[in-house]
Amino acid sequence: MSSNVLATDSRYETDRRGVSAPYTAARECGSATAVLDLPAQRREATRRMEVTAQATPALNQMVDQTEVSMRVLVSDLIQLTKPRIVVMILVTTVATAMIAAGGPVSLGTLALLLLGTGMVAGSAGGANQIWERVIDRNMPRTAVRPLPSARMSTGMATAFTASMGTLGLAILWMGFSLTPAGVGLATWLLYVFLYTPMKTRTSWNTTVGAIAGALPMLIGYTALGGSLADETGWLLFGVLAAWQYPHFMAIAWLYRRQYEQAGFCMSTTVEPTGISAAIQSIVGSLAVIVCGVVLCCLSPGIVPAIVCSVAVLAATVPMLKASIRFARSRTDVTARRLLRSSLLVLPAVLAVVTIRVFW
Ligand code: HEM
Ligand SMILES: CC(C)=CCC/C(C)=C/CC/C(C)=C/COP(=O)(O)OP(=O)(O)O
Repeated sequence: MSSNVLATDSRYETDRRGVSAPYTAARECGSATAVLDLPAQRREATRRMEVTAQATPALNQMVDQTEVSMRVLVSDLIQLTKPRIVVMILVTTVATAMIAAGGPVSLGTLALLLLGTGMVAGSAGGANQIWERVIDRNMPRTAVRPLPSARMSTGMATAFTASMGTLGLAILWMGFSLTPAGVGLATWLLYVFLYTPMKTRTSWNTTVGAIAGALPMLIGYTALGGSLADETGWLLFGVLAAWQYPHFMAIAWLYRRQYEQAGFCMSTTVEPTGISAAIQSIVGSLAVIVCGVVLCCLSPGIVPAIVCSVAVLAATVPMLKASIRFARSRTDVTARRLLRSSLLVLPAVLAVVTIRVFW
């Protein structure tokens, strides 16, 4: 009997992985082993084992449900930040920081910069989702988000977004200077209070979105010693502002019906043939090449400038070609190819212009 109790107890301990109620029961049973030959105590021990055995499935279920809810909450909080956009913003931040520093940046400095920028960018994504929590129910693409699907309360999203944004700005200010924090705040305000309400009013929203999307280039740049008066910083801004046209026109085509049904005003809803979207993609791709080549030519040395310019061309031509193909035949297939190529082109061009600084 005694050995049975011990065997049962150790199974509970292992199974529950330290969860309090069954673990306490196990310890209680375990501590009673020295006097188990007394009949009353034996009956009591048996009764406790039966109660514990009956309670275990229910407790297991409760613990499992708590674990699942925690996992859903964490995943929802991540989703609220628009993580894929944040990751790409952080890729651009690494490049702009190294360009401003003129060489490698210490891991500690880079980590702090990425933390601050990522938190402000994530907070902007969260504020945009709070604003659009009702209209987002109208699009299958966004209806599954935590707020429109009512998995998260607006209060919780607001508290998370506000604290993350404030902390991110404080990191940029205290860890670096007022300029990157000011650019971060300006980007946040532009994205949330101008771009977001413009989405249902005019297709010019994309231009405002492109400015908001490109401004983070100046966060990394000014944090590591660059000035807002430098042409390099504004050319980097130009690369990202221009890149967003092919990037977003592909998306605007792919989701044109959803945008229209939900009441959003995009290039492809006001001009449904897609010709305007395609022209904007081609012009945007050409502008990426121009900004990239000028960046290559700013640093001294003719040979590195030529090699770098050719590399920028090689990196960007696939997106230009994809834009031209989309212009010739405006289908979901060509739009998807354009979107995919845009996601590869941005890191590639930034890698080239960053390497040029080290050369
Ligand atoms: C006018 C500005 C922009 C607009 C309107 C825009 C819009 C969007 C939309 C609607 C999506 C979701 C597509 C989907 O659900 O399949 C998306 C995806 C994405 N965007 Fe943008 N975006 C813009 C700028 C940016 C910027 C500045 C970055 C980062 C530097 C960025 C990076 C990304 C990434 C990495 C994805 C994920 C693509 C994927 O899931 O395959 N976007 N964008
Ligand atoms: C540091 C800092 C503040 C960075 C923020 C940069 C930023 C918010 C870039 C996003 C650019 C953008 C316009 C995305 C599309 O949003 P959308 O609302 O059109 O996308 P949705 O339809 O998926 O909601």
